[in-house]
Amino acid sequence: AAASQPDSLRQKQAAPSHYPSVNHSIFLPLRVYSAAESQDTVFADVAPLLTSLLDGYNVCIMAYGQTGSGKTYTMLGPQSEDDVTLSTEDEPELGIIPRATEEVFRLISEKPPGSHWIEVSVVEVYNNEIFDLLAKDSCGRVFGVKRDVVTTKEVHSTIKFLQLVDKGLQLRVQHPTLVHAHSSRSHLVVTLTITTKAVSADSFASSPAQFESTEKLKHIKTKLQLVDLAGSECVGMSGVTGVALRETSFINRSLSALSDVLGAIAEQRSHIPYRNSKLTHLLQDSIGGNAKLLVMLCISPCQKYLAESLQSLGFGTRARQVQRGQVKKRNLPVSSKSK
Ligand SMILES: Nc1ncnc2c1ncn2[C@@H]1O[C@H](COP(=O)(O)OP(=O)(O)OP(=O)(O)O)[C@@H](O)[C@H]1O
Repeated sequence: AAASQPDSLRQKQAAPSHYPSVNHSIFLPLRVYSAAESQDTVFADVAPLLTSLLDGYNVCIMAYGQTGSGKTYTMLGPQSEDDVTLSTEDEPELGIIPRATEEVFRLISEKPPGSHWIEVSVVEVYNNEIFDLLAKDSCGRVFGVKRDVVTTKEVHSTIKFLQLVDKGLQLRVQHPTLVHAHSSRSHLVVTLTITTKAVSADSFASSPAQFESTEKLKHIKTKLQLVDLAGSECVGMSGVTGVALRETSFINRSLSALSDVLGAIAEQRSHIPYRNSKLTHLLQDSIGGNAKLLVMLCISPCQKYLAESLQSLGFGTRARQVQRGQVKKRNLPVSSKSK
């Protein structure tokens, strides 16, 4: 219905230099992008956040908005029903997910060789169930793993990453319960886990032989979660029935659970209801605790979608109210080269 809205607005919930760490954001300035602004411009503002990953923070970047407002375009790039392939040939149009991965590889290339590695998982949350898109074959069959056990694959290049995500996206589109050709009926969550390895300082006083036996390796894992949320919908407006109505109900419930979690963190409640939905449970590490969250709100400028736009802005307002004392960063191990 609301597909193809070239005039839609993308609103980022923070200024580039002051990302709203879940733990210490207070009314940070907004940045508003028109649809005419390039993916380059958007990503230039997003990129500085990624350095936090190597500083020991978990990071989450999510796109929120009504159906057809540009979430998938913002996170992945242009997609058509027939071709979901992410190609580096479409580089100017590529969205945040491929660009962020490339940037993480670039940051890691500046570190001592072998000191960092990246594993990827690609899942969709559909009707409050987690579908592991890397654990299925090309026909979409599951290889006997439980849905809650997520496959992770080590990747060494952006190209390999894009191949994996493409594979996942094709399964997402072919999922038999996805009834809307142009609409994502599931939340897509791409997780990059970055492991940092370093050798403790006392190892270097030893001879090589002792080094073998006394070497104390410390591994620290940080997570980047990149999320293309399913579209928030007012049922009356979309007029869905049957299976689609059930999907919409699950989508709206999980988005509302996400909003509740942000509200609970904002109010510094002792209990944060992460377990109320699979989506919030999956994102727990990157929206709470030592985490920095960036929300891209995708908003239609059409008057007829005013209710949806206000609803999205309400979500953004809640995300901006999140604050929780001082953010704690993990102490990363000191690398051998810096000693
Ligand atoms: N900034 C933009 N520039 C050019 N085209 C855009 C832009 N934003 C969105 N579009 C186009 O608008 C259409 C709808 O966008 P998209 O599929 O990203 O919406 P969505 O919010 O992910 O929808 P859904 O929730 O239904 O999956 C697509 O054809 C997309 O390529």
